Amino acid sequence: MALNTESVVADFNLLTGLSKSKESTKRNLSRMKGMFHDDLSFDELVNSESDPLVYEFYELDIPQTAGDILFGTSIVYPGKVGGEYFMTKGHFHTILETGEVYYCLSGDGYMLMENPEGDWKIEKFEPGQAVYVPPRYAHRSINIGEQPLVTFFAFRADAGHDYGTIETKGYRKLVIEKDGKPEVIDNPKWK
Ligand SMILES: O=P(O)(O)OC[C@H]1O[C@](O)(CO)[C@@H](O)[C@@H]1O
Ligand SMILES: [Fe+2]
Repeated sequence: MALNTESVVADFNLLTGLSKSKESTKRNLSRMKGMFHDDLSFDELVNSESDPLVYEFYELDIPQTAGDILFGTSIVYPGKVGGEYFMTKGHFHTILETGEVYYCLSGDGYMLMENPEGDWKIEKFEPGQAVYVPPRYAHRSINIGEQPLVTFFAFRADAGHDYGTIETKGYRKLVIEKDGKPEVIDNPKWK
């Protein structure tokens, strides 16, 4: 197989995570129907606040072949839906045996992980902290702060994304604000 020979350069602002030269993929709240536990608050926010931007990320133009590495930044904005913090959809990789590394550039949050066997883990994101997501674990970034949560990620380029499992089953756990602090609770909607 012919290997990729193209080098890639990208600029990512340390505070905002944004690039001046690349186009991001944006996920507004309406793209996350059913993912937050409180459907009523979800509908209200989508309709009343003109569908806020929950997160955006960069998918660079790197071949998705074995031996290549996909990398970019992911930016989760501050906000809540019925007490549940703004977060990414979360996904397994199609090649389930894929690890991924995230390095927090700015903001305050968590990486929530779970595997098909039902084990789950949560790790703190704060600037300078790297989190390793082990193979077989779905992963979701959660912003518990007042500023954007900015992380840099890298994983094998041929891993693919499996969104269907999370979209149909949900996550076992969710993170909500209680008495001004984040708390991990069982997801009442988990199937
Ligand atoms: O795939 P989600 O959960 O929508 O979140 C997107 C993030 O995950 C990644 O796929 C990396 O795992 C990035 O492309 C992006 O930062
Ligand atoms: Fe991933």
